[in-house]
Amino acid sequence: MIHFDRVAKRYSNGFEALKSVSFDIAAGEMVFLTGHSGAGKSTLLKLIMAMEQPSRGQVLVNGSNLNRLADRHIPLHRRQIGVVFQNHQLLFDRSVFDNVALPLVIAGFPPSDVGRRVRAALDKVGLLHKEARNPLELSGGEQQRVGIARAVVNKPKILLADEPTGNLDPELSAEIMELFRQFNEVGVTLLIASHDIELLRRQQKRVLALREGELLSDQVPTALHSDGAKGHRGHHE
Ligand SMILES: Nc1ncnc2c1ncn2[C@@H]1O[C@H](COP(=O)(O)OP(=O)(O)OP(=O)(O)O)[C@@H](O)[C@H]1O
Repeated sequence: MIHFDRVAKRYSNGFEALKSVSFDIAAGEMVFLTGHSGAGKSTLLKLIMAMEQPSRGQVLVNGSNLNRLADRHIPLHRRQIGVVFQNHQLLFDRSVFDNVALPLVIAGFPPSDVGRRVRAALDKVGLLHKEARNPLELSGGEQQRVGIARAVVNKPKILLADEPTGNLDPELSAEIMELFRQFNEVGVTLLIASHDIELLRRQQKRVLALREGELLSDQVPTALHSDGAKGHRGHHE
Protein backbone atom coordinates (compact mmCIF):
# COMPACT_ATOMS: atom_id res chain seq x y z
CA MET A 1 0.00 0.00 0.00
CA ILE A 2 2.92 2.33 0.80
CA HIS A 3 6.19 1.63 -0.95
CA PHE A 4 9.40 3.65 -0.54
CA ASP A 5 12.26 2.78 -2.88
CA ARG A 6 15.55 4.48 -2.01
CA VAL A 7 13.82 7.75 -1.26
CA ALA A 8 15.86 10.84 -0.48
CA LYS A 9 14.54 14.30 0.30
CA ARG A 10 16.77 17.33 0.10
CA TYR A 11 15.14 20.65 0.95
CA SER A 12 15.89 23.80 -1.04
CA ASN A 13 18.34 24.95 1.65
CA GLY A 14 20.44 21.84 0.89
CA PHE A 15 19.46 19.92 4.02
CA GLU A 16 18.96 16.22 3.39
CA ALA A 17 16.05 15.20 5.63
CA LEU A 18 15.81 11.65 4.21
CA LYS A 19 18.63 9.58 2.73
CA SER A 20 17.80 6.51 0.66
CA VAL A 21 14.90 5.16 2.70
CA SER A 22 13.24 1.92 1.52
CA PHE A 23 10.34 0.01 3.09
CA ASP A 24 6.97 -1.51 2.25
CA ILE A 25 3.75 -1.27 4.20
CA ALA A 26 1.10 -3.78 3.17
CA ALA A 27 -2.61 -2.97 3.01
CA GLY A 28 -4.15 -3.42 6.45
CA GLU A 29 -0.90 -3.04 8.43
CA MET A 30 -0.53 -0.81 11.49
CA VAL A 31 3.01 0.57 11.65
CA PHE A 32 4.75 3.11 13.85
CA LEU A 33 7.40 5.56 12.74
CA THR A 34 9.81 6.74 15.37
CA GLY A 35 13.03 8.69 15.76
CA HIS A 36 14.32 11.77 17.53
CA SER A 37 13.16 15.26 16.67
CA GLY A 38 14.41 16.16 13.20
CA ALA A 39 14.97 12.52 12.16
CA GLY A 40 12.64 12.99 9.19
CA LYS A 41 9.30 11.59 10.38
CA SER A 42 7.16 14.52 9.24
CA THR A 43 9.06 14.71 5.95
CA LEU A 44 8.28 11.04 5.30
CA LEU A 45 4.57 11.61 6.01
CA LYS A 46 4.54 14.69 3.76
CA LEU A 47 5.98 12.63 0.89
CA ILE A 48 3.11 10.14 1.25
CA MET A 49 0.60 12.99 1.11
CA ALA A 50 2.38 14.47 -1.93
CA MET A 51 2.98 17.66 0.03
CA GLU A 52 6.66 17.28 -0.80
CA GLN A 53 8.41 15.57 -3.70
CA PRO A 54 11.34 13.17 -3.28
CA SER A 55 14.65 14.42 -4.67
CA ARG A 56 15.62 10.81 -5.47
CA GLY A 57 13.83 7.46 -5.40
CA GLN A 58 10.19 6.57 -5.71
CA VAL A 59 7.14 6.69 -3.48
CA LEU A 60 4.19 4.50 -4.48
CA VAL A 61 0.89 4.81 -2.66
CA ASN A 62 -1.90 2.37 -3.47
CA GLY A 63 -0.18 1.51 -6.74
CA SER A 64 0.39 5.03 -8.02
CA ASN A 65 3.85 6.44 -8.40
CA LEU A 66 3.75 9.89 -6.82
CA ASN A 67 6.63 11.11 -9.02
CA ARG A 68 4.24 10.76 -11.93
CA LEU A 69 1.18 12.19 -10.21
CA ALA A 70 -0.16 15.16 -12.17
CA ASP A 71 -1.00 18.22 -10.04
CA ARG A 72 -4.66 17.89 -10.93
CA HIS A 73 -4.72 14.38 -9.42
CA ILE A 74 -3.26 15.41 -6.07
CA PRO A 75 -6.67 16.15 -4.44
CA LEU A 76 -7.91 12.70 -5.46
CA HIS A 77 -4.73 11.12 -4.07
CA ARG A 78 -5.16 12.96 -0.74
CA ARG A 79 -8.77 11.87 -0.47
CA GLN A 80 -7.65 8.29 0.17
CA ILE A 81 -5.50 9.45 3.11
CA GLY A 82 -6.77 10.68 6.47
CA VAL A 83 -4.37 12.73 8.55
CA VAL A 84 -4.29 13.26 12.33
CA PHE A 85 -2.07 16.00 13.73
CA GLN A 86 -0.65 16.49 17.21
CA ASN A 87 -2.44 19.81 17.70
CA HIS A 88 -5.50 18.46 15.83
CA GLN A 89 -5.95 21.77 13.96
CA LEU A 90 -9.66 22.11 14.71
CA LEU A 91 -11.51 25.28 13.81
CA PHE A 92 -12.91 27.00 16.88
CA ASP A 93 -15.39 29.16 14.99
CA ARG A 94 -17.70 26.23 14.29
CA SER A 95 -19.23 23.18 15.92
CA VAL A 96 -17.76 19.70 16.31
CA PHE A 97 -20.16 18.53 13.59
CA ASP A 98 -19.00 21.22 11.15
CA ASN A 99 -15.33 20.47 11.83
CA VAL A 100 -15.82 16.80 11.00
CA ALA A 101 -17.98 17.66 7.97
CA LEU A 102 -15.34 19.92 6.42
CA PRO A 103 -13.49 17.31 4.28
CA LEU A 104 -16.83 16.08 2.89
CA VAL A 105 -18.06 19.61 2.13
CA ILE A 106 -14.77 20.37 0.35
CA ALA A 107 -15.08 17.12 -1.62
CA GLY A 108 -18.60 18.12 -2.68
CA PHE A 109 -20.63 15.39 -0.95
CA PRO A 110 -24.43 15.97 -0.98
CA PRO A 111 -25.72 17.33 2.38
CA SER A 112 -27.74 14.19 3.14
CA ASP A 113 -24.58 12.07 2.88
CA VAL A 114 -22.62 14.56 4.97
CA GLY A 115 -24.97 14.23 7.95
CA ARG A 116 -24.96 10.44 7.85
CA ARG A 117 -21.20 10.10 7.48
CA VAL A 118 -20.34 12.75 10.10
CA ARG A 119 -22.58 11.05 12.66
CA ALA A 120 -21.09 7.64 11.84
CA ALA A 121 -17.57 9.05 12.36
CA LEU A 122 -18.50 10.81 15.60
CA ASP A 123 -20.16 7.63 16.83
CA LYS A 124 -16.96 5.64 16.19
CA VAL A 125 -14.94 7.99 18.38
CA GLY A 126 -17.68 8.13 21.04
CA LEU A 127 -18.61 11.78 20.59
CA LEU A 128 -21.99 11.67 18.89
CA HIS A 129 -23.56 13.41 21.87
CA LYS A 130 -21.20 16.38 21.48
CA GLU A 131 -21.80 17.19 17.81
CA ALA A 132 -23.32 20.62 18.55
CA ARG A 133 -20.57 21.74 20.91
CA ASN A 134 -17.72 24.04 20.05
CA PRO A 135 -14.40 22.14 20.17
CA LEU A 136 -13.17 24.71 22.72
CA GLU A 137 -15.62 23.25 25.25
CA LEU A 138 -14.06 19.78 24.94
CA SER A 139 -11.11 18.25 26.79
CA GLY A 140 -7.77 17.71 25.02
CA GLY A 141 -8.49 13.99 24.54
CA GLU A 142 -11.95 14.73 23.14
CA GLN A 143 -10.53 17.33 20.77
CA GLN A 144 -8.06 14.77 19.48
CA ARG A 145 -10.94 12.32 18.94
CA VAL A 146 -12.76 14.98 16.90
CA GLY A 147 -9.54 15.30 14.85
CA ILE A 148 -9.62 11.54 14.28
CA ALA A 149 -13.31 11.60 13.29
CA ARG A 150 -12.48 14.32 10.75
CA ALA A 151 -9.58 12.21 9.42
CA VAL A 152 -11.73 9.11 8.89
CA VAL A 153 -15.01 10.73 7.82
CA ASN A 154 -14.52 10.02 4.13
CA LYS A 155 -13.38 6.46 4.88
CA PRO A 156 -9.76 6.73 3.76
CA LYS A 157 -7.78 3.58 2.98
CA ILE A 158 -4.77 5.05 4.76
CA LEU A 159 -4.58 6.93 8.05
CA LEU A 160 -1.43 8.91 8.86
CA ALA A 161 -0.86 10.41 12.28
CA ASP A 162 1.93 12.80 13.28
CA GLU A 163 2.54 12.61 17.06
CA PRO A 164 -1.20 12.13 17.72
CA THR A 165 -0.70 11.65 21.46
CA GLY A 166 2.01 14.26 21.92
CA ASN A 167 -0.09 16.44 24.21
CA LEU A 168 -1.99 13.70 26.02
CA ASP A 169 -1.38 11.85 29.27
CA PRO A 170 -0.70 8.07 29.14
CA GLU A 171 -4.31 7.08 29.81
CA LEU A 172 -5.72 9.25 27.02
CA SER A 173 -2.89 8.18 24.72
CA ALA A 174 -3.90 4.54 25.28
CA GLU A 175 -7.50 5.42 24.37
CA ILE A 176 -6.36 7.03 21.13
CA MET A 177 -4.25 3.95 20.33
CA GLU A 178 -7.29 1.75 20.96
CA LEU A 179 -9.25 3.83 18.45
CA PHE A 180 -6.48 3.44 15.89
CA ARG A 181 -6.51 -0.31 16.46
CA GLN A 182 -10.24 -0.40 15.82
CA PHE A 183 -9.80 1.37 12.47
CA ASN A 184 -6.99 -1.05 11.67
CA GLU A 185 -9.25 -4.01 12.45
CA VAL A 186 -11.67 -2.90 9.75
CA GLY A 187 -8.87 -2.76 7.20
CA VAL A 188 -7.46 0.77 7.36
CA THR A 189 -3.68 0.95 6.84
CA LEU A 190 -2.08 3.07 9.56
CA LEU A 191 1.26 4.82 9.84
CA ILE A 192 1.69 6.65 13.13
CA ALA A 193 4.70 8.85 13.91
CA SER A 194 5.54 8.93 17.59
CA HIS A 195 8.67 9.34 19.66
CA ASP A 196 6.99 7.79 22.72
CA ILE A 197 9.00 4.56 22.89
CA GLU A 198 7.02 3.20 25.85
CA LEU A 199 3.75 3.66 24.02
CA LEU A 200 5.17 1.83 20.98
CA ARG A 201 6.42 -1.08 23.10
CA ARG A 202 2.97 -1.59 24.53
CA GLN A 203 1.39 -1.70 21.07
CA GLN A 204 3.56 -4.62 19.86
CA LYS A 205 3.36 -3.47 16.25
CA ARG A 206 6.01 -3.01 13.60
CA VAL A 207 8.22 0.06 14.18
CA LEU A 208 10.23 1.90 11.53
CA ALA A 209 12.98 3.84 13.30
CA LEU A 210 14.61 6.81 11.60
CA ARG A 211 17.86 8.45 12.62
CA GLU A 212 19.15 11.51 10.86
CA GLY A 213 17.17 10.67 7.76
CA GLU A 214 18.16 7.02 7.58
CA LEU A 215 16.06 3.96 8.31
CA LEU A 216 17.84 2.52 11.32
CA SER A 217 15.60 -0.47 12.00
CA ASP A 218 12.34 -2.08 11.00
CA GLN A 219 11.05 -4.54 13.60
CA VAL A 220 8.52 -5.20 16.34
CA PRO A 221 9.30 -3.91 19.86
CA THR A 222 10.06 -7.29 21.46
CA ALA A 223 12.92 -7.65 18.97
CA LEU A 224 14.02 -4.12 19.82
CA HIS A 225 14.22 -5.22 23.44
CA SER A 226 16.17 -8.42 22.94
CA ASP A 227 18.84 -7.12 20.59
CA GLY A 228 19.65 -4.15 22.77
CA ALA A 229 17.33 -1.73 20.98
CA LYS A 230 19.93 -0.54 18.54
CA GLY A 231 19.91 3.20 18.39
CA HIS A 232 17.04 3.54 20.83
CA ARG A 233 18.41 3.07 24.33
CA GLY A 234 20.11 6.08 25.79
CA HIS A 235 18.74 8.07 22.94
CA HIS A 236 17.01 11.11 24.36
CA GLU A 237 14.70 13.49 22.64
N1 LIG B 1 10.77 22.91 4.42
C1 LIG B 1 11.96 22.63 4.95
N2 LIG B 1 13.07 23.26 4.53
C2 LIG B 1 14.27 22.97 5.05
N3 LIG B 1 14.49 22.04 6.02
C3 LIG B 1 13.41 21.39 6.49
C4 LIG B 1 12.10 21.64 5.99
N4 LIG B 1 11.24 20.83 6.65
C5 LIG B 1 11.98 20.11 7.51
N5 LIG B 1 13.29 20.45 7.41
C6 LIG B 1 14.40 19.88 8.17
O1 LIG B 1 14.44 18.49 7.93
C7 LIG B 1 14.74 17.78 9.13
C8 LIG B 1 13.69 16.73 9.37
O2 LIG B 1 12.47 17.38 9.72
P1 LIG B 1 11.14 16.58 10.05
O3 LIG B 1 10.11 17.60 10.39
O4 LIG B 1 10.87 15.63 8.95
O5 LIG B 1 11.59 15.77 11.33
P2 LIG B 1 10.72 15.02 12.43
O6 LIG B 1 11.40 13.71 12.64
O7 LIG B 1 9.30 15.01 12.03
O8 LIG B 1 10.94 15.92 13.68
P3 LIG B 1 9.86 16.48 14.73
O9 LIG B 1 9.48 15.31 15.54
O10 LIG B 1 10.62 17.51 15.48
O11 LIG B 1 8.74 17.06 13.91
C9 LIG B 1 14.85 18.82 10.23
O12 LIG B 1 16.22 19.10 10.44
C10 LIG B 1 14.14 20.02 9.66
O13 LIG B 1 14.71 21.22 10.15
